Amino acid sequence: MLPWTEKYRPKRLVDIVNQDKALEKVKPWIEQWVHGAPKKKALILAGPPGSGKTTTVYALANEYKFEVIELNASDDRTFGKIERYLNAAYTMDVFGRRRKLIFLDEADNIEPSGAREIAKLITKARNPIIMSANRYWEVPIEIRNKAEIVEYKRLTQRDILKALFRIIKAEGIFVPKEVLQMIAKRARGDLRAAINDLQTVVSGGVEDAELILAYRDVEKSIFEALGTIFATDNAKRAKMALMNLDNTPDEVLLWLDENIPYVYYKPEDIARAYDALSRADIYLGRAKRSGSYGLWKYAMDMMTAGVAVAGVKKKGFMRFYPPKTLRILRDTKEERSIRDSIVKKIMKGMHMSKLEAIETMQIFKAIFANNLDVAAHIAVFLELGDKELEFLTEDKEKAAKIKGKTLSIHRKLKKVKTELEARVEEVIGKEKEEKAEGMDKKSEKEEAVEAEGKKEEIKPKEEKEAKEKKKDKQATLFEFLKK
Ligand SMILES: Nc1ncnc2c1ncn2[C@@H]1O[C@H](COP(=O)(O)OP(=O)(O)OP(=O)(O)O)[C@@H](O)[C@H]1O
Repeated sequence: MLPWTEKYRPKRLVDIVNQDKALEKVKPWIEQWVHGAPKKKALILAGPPGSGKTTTVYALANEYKFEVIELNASDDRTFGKIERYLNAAYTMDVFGRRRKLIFLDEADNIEPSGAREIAKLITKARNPIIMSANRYWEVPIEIRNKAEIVEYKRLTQRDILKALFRIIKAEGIFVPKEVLQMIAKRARGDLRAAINDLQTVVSGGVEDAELILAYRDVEKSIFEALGTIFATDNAKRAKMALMNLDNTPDEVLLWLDENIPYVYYKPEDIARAYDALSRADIYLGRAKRSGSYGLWKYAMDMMTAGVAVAGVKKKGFMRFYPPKTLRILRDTKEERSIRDSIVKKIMKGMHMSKLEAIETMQIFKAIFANNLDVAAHIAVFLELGDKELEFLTEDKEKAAKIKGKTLSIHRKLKKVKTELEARVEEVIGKEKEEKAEGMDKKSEKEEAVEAEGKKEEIKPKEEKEAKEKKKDKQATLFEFLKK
């Protein structure tokens, strides 16, 4: 399966969304190259990721019949290559028609030491050089002075929605508008990210879109790292994949372990990849036991470079799966609905976000497999049904045992509840009685007062004094008794 970012990359400039101002600068510049050379021989396309810079270069080349030589600025060998291609530009290519267009990606990563040399090459250039950069102000000044800067704007959510609609229409599939909106919102102007999200959601099941996207949020960096490791045959690039990754080496190992069989297809390649992984595992174990975390480096090398060069990989779009311990995306439809209902119960009962609830559910799975008593209490608290118990235990017998325990908890709870209710009723009854008695006493007194003909209110102050006196009297009595 071809990645949709490639399949739907516009081939013509008119299909590039909402970058008209940029294109107004780019087109006359390339037209000048057709007849000679413009004053500034290089362009810097500057703007956020996934806004159409690379797409512009290829669409230009397609329309104006240039052959693109794409080079990465962060590669140390780039300078030599530019020089070679610029020299080669004096001649036409083998077909005698197409001229070369040099495309230098990540120009904001050019080493300052090489900047002056590249600036000199631009001055001598006999064919177009286009650079792209996310932060053009980080392109060395010597190069910026020789180039025209073309700004690309961040795409809006509407632009992204439009592009996503185009893709689902072309694929002939249905994706609810809310899901497309969710993807467009998350992308923050990056159409590449949006298209990749769309392809993942479609291949994972649109009904699970929210969950899949939540996973992608958390595991974004690990997905990227896997993408790099499994896409390259270059050991150095593979090693770089784990830089700035939050996951521990043990976690990365689990992810690789899960995904190797989806990436390699020849048995001997799979065996080689697992061999590299098991060596990494040995190093990790030693590092843990001996506390010498210097060994991590070897483990990382084995699991990145070792796995990356293990053999021939499948081509095209790769979908990665979470390791079994985290896996929830591959269940059947019925399991998915049970899982969702558990997640909802956890969210409601424990006031958690969806992601927290998913993680908690994984912890519950471990509890349900090992501690049936605690499991039963959780089951009662969350009001879990039979199917949900079976899902969490993955074992019918255990689920039945937990169910038995929940029944006895329910009986106890019922008993406590009945006792409590009886107690509450008793207290209420007593209160009522006392109130009624108080009323009776009061009316007797009133009658007596009336009878004596001196109906007079007892003032609170006098009442207090009377009480004090009574108290005094009692004290005297106790003292007397003590003696
Ligand atoms: N303005 C746009 N119009 C149509 N498609 C676009 C546009 N911007 C991005 N895309 C789509 O998104 C994907 C990535 O775009 P592109 O490679 O041009 O990004 P970029 O700006 O070069 O990003 P980066 O700075 O990360 O290299 C392409 O597949 C393309 O189909």
